[in-house]
Amino acid sequence: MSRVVVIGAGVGGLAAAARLAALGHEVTVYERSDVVGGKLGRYLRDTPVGTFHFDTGPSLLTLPQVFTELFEATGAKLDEYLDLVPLDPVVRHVFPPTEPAGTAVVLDSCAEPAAFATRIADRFGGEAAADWRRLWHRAERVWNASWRDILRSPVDSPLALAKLSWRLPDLTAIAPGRTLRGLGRRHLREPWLRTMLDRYATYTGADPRRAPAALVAIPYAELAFGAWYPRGGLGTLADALLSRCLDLGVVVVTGTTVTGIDAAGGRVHGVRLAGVTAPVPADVVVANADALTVYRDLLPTPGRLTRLTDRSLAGFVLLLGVRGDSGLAHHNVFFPADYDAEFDAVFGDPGRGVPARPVPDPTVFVSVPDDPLVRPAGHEAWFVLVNAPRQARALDGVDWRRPGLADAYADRVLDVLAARGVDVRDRLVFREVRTPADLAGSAAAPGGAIHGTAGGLLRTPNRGPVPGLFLVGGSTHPGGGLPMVALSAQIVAGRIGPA
Ligand SMILES: Cc1cc2nc3c(=O)[nH]c(=O)nc-3n(C[C@H](O)[C@H](O)[C@H](O)COP(=O)(O)OP(=O)(O)OC[C@H]3O[C@@H](n4cnc5c(N)ncnc54)[C@H](O)[C@@H]3O)c2cc1C
Repeated sequence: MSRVVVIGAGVGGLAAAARLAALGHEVTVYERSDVVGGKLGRYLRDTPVGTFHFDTGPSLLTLPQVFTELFEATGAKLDEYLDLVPLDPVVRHVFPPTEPAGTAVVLDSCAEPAAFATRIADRFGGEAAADWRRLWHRAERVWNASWRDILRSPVDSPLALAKLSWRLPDLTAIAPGRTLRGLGRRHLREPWLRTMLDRYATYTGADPRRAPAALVAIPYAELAFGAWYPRGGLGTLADALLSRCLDLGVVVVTGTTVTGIDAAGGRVHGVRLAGVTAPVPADVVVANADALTVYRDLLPTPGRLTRLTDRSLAGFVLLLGVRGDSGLAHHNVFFPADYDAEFDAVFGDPGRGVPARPVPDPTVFVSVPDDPLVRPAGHEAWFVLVNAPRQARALDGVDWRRPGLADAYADRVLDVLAARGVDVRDRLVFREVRTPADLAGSAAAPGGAIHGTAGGLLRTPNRGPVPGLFLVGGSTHPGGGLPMVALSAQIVAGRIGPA
């Protein structure tokens, strides 16, 4: 039996801890916050009309089979812990009218490929649907190759990536060197379908003009396997993982920060904790902290940092208690007329001296769970998210702590929503604002970046730079988002093996 220390109780840390305990290891998790879950956070607000419950991070659960397998690998059944409800529509896309006096164009995606193609045909015509079907077949090939060779396997170096058993048709579909934007331009004639495809780059925190075409696997995964909502909110997944860990004998210590990893003599010996003199011995350390934190602060290994500079975008969040019934879908995306302006603002162009800035006319994502467990009768609990620059004082970010900025931008987002036909300003019971600076504090996410590094094919390896050290979580291979993070835990547990 090895003594394993896990640094951080995000989804990746808890999933790795549960798997390793099931493999017979003695596992202790140290979490700096007082609660587990990391970015999968929750917020409760008591009001005279009742209690509102919010997820402050994820609102869309995809690839539930990854979690089914995770629970099975630890000797349990997922449905004993989570009550998953499939969603239709998966996402309601609302595009602005093409003429000033026109009406918005609405397209509901769903997890039935034929039905979705019919919806596209009804909205944009038969040619657009045929284009989508062709892209879909290509996306399926990319997904199959990624699932077979990348998402569940260690990919530690460019050489490992090059050695994958990709066949020529896989490579043709993956189109190395092409961007997601380029793929959309090539396959889709309908401008709004291109915009819809572009948005999937943001699932990895990236700009579609720079993100690899292989990300076309993301809409495939979302629409082939569906989007799911756990009754009671996404936060119940953190509860489920914690219960599983505790049932398996994992010791979970909250409110305790790891300040360093002991790696004298070229292998891991343990960790150091804030306020504790004696180091904690360990044979294996699994770091769920952001890879940047691990390499820069916990080891530190400055030579490795250059690969970690391509940072993911961040999010500006409003949690709204709303009176009445808005008639919105569970997930709604209200697009602006100029999507590129959003990425120009979020990332800026620091090399040319152009700073990142809050997006003046952002895409607005609104999640309104139709779930009596999360809202008082006659009310709704809205989660509103817009893409935002990271917290930074340099040109590549915004200092969200600047007095008045967060409130002024929250007003702006509500005005934008009103201009797009959803005016909620006179129905608010309250509003709570969460900036990238807040996420940086609550989940120790550098700059409040949602996924650590932005999504290329080669991310930070799960194997650390010293023997005995492994990395899990959204900033590592295979990437960000709940199922990918759970897969990183599967890869790490596979590498460590049974006790
Ligand atoms: C606004 C927002 C919306 C999102 N939407 C979705 C979505 O719809 N669907 C989806 O699948 N994903 C979504 N995501 C992404 C998803 O939340 C993340 O990919 C996932 O939760 C990250 O898990 P992780 O394992 O990387 O750990 P994290 O959540 O990053 O947790 C890391 C943990 O480590 C702890 N820690 C860090 N340093 C130390 C230390 N030195 N000592 C002790 N503990 C430490 C932190 O406190 C934290 O709890 C969203 C994220 C955000 C923020």
